[in-house]
Amino acid sequence: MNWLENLRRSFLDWDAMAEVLPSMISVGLKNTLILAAASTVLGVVIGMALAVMGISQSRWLRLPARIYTDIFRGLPAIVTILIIGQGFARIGREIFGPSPFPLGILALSLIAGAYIGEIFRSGIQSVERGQMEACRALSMSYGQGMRLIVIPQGIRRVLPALVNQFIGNVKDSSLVYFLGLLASEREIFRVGQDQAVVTGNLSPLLLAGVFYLVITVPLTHLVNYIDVRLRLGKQGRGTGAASGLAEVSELQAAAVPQPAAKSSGETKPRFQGGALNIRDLSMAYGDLDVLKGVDLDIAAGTVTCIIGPSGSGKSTLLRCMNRLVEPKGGDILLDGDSILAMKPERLRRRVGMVFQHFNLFPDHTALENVMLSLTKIKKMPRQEARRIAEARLAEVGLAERRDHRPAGLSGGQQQRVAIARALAMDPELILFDEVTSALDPELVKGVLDLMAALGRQGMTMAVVTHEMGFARKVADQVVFMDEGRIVEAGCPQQIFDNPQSERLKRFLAEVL
Ligand SMILES: Nc1ncnc2c1ncn2[C@@H]1O[C@H](COP(=O)(O)OP(=O)(O)OP(=O)(O)O)[C@@H](O)[C@H]1O
Repeated sequence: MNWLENLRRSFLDWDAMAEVLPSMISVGLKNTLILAAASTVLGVVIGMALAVMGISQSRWLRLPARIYTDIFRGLPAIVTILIIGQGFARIGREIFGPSPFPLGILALSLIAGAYIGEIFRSGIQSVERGQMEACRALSMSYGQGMRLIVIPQGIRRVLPALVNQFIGNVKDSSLVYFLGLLASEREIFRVGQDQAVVTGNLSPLLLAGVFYLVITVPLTHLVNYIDVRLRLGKQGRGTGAASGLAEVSELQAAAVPQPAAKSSGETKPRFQGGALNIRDLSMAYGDLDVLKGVDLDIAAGTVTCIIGPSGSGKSTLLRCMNRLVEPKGGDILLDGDSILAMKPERLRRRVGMVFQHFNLFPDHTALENVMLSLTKIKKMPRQEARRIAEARLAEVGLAERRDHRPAGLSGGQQQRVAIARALAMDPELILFDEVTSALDPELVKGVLDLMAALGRQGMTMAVVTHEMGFARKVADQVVFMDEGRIVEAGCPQQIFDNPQSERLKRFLAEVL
């Protein structure tokens, strides 16, 4: 049992540990935390700049970011620390005085920046494209969309990786001792090592190891907790409606005013819809001509359903109407004004859009989703924005669920929040892009009923849809597209009961 005793004396010399404990805390722990925290903060600043450069459109920004990352990620940490700490020692002395501590922080930050830049870049790029599209459709500029939605979402996703980086910095801070720190600047490892030399055993180093674990292990658990919390929010109030039937009753209880059918002319329409005139519109993705001379008139306060086979250009036509894509030729007039002559952000204040995949902002509650563009784009005071958002949510039957995040709502409920979000901006025209295609069948009815109610209230609507029943019942005009052209347009009876072209007949035979 001699070896066991040797082991104990080497690692478990309690006296040696007790002796070094005070300086381990007051000097080592303090300096390790300063080194790790300062280099993480500075690394985040560097990393943020690298990430923005790395996803920029400009090659001249991407290239230096790439070179920086390759160098500082590729070099062993100790090489960077020695090059910076010793290579720049003279300049360092002039700026910071005799201590190598600031240069140590700088070296750790440069290394951390390279990793953090990559973490941020992948985080930002992992945010779905639809999020930026939703921002633009709500008339945010690219910069606003990035700042308000995409970057915060990206950062939340990379939070665990950032904490890992901090843990890495805690460990790498032990390398700074190679720069010959002053006694008062020693970090955990150096304090342990110095004492190990004095006592002649490894117990102080074991204690140093324990200190590292005491910092890093709780952090890992903390970040997991934060991650779950950020993802799900403060829910705990149950999730979305259990069934489509529940959703229908939710809508029946909604505050949406239901005027008599438009044709009866008994009720004054609630919305002042705008008119749209499309003239000889063409659009191409690179060499692929997608729209080939489209002419279409959408009268104010009417519902136009656009139907046609997949790939015929329906969504692209819709996206031209709020310039999410730019036409190649032709023109679109909104109440007589060319939308191509307007600033896209101004146009999108007048034209709302609802997407197939909802594109709600996942880190915001239903209420915040609806409020965001009111406070940020229309610059309304929060109180007023809140009042409007609550009213719109009540109209779509979701007053009770305003504090839920999208993850806690059913697809149908999410889509109704998206409609409330579009309505809140008081648009003259709303574009609906296959908004029920991603929904379970029993949830479709609630959303379609809501759209029909909006149509009856005089909202101008352009609806790309595969729901032929809805088009027949609700549309004032149905447009059949094929291969980038409008093949037939007319009232629902004409299109569904008396199709003229072979292509429309074939299409109807397949879908009805
Ligand atoms: N971002 C894009 N880049 C390149 N090509 C695209 C892009 N978006 C669409 N296309 C192509 O443009 C054509 C028209 O697409 P669009 O989405 O407008 O059709 P659609 O009639 O709405 O079809 P679906 O009902 O399947 O959505 C298709 O051939 C499609 O592959």
